Amino acid sequence: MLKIQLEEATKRFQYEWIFKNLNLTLESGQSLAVTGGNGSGKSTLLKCFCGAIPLTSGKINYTLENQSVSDSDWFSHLTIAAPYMELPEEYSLKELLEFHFKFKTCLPSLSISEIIEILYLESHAQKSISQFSSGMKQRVKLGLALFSDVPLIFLDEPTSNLDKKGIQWYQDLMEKYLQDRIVVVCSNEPREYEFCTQKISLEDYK
Ligand SMILES: Nc1ncnc2c1ncn2[C@@H]1O[C@H](COP(=O)(O)OP(=O)(O)OP(=O)(O)O)[C@@H](O)[C@H]1O
Repeated sequence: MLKIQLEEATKRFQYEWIFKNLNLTLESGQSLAVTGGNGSGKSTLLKCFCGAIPLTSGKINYTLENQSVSDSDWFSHLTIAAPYMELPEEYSLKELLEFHFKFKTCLPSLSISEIIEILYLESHAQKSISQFSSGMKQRVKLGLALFSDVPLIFLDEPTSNLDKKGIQWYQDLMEKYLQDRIVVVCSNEPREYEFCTQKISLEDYK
């Protein structure tokens, strides 16, 4: 069981308050939608959540099976799919998946070839990522995040670059693979976060 607690979490860049005094608790099986207009701080909160940048004040506590997890270890328990994260373009899809799953354990029920099939990329397994369309890259990012056996998943604008069929694919995937994990979705599109059990708007924390 994973638990995340934000206590009076506050972030400021120079003179700009991004969010102030944010308190919330998330436990395994729960999911959070973070909404807010462009530039309201969704991606910033996500980066704080995963320890990539520090809070200005307040605290984020991670506990796994009632044991506190240190900031430097958060990374091994989470995955992120976000538009600003690059994929290694020189790898083929198969090489990328093999590389990724050397660092993160794959969900026990899945093999690399099954993942390629779920991504609808069977005929592109040997093609280099640099030759993938933006929608294909987005499916790969979501696959890397969802099919890793981690208790915490962060998704920033998860259906960006996906067409109608891709959006339906994302929604089906979330239904099937969320399992007992915590998922945080930064988005302004209800279709991306309809399944979430909690929702906050960053405009309420200025
Ligand atoms: N490293 C940084 N230094 C200074 N300001 C920053 C930095 N990163 C982000 N900001 C500012 O923080 C604010 C929030 O940006 P952020 O990217 O978190 O918003 P967002 O809600 O994710 O936006 P969008 O919906 O457009 O993706 C913006 O005003 C941005 O310019």
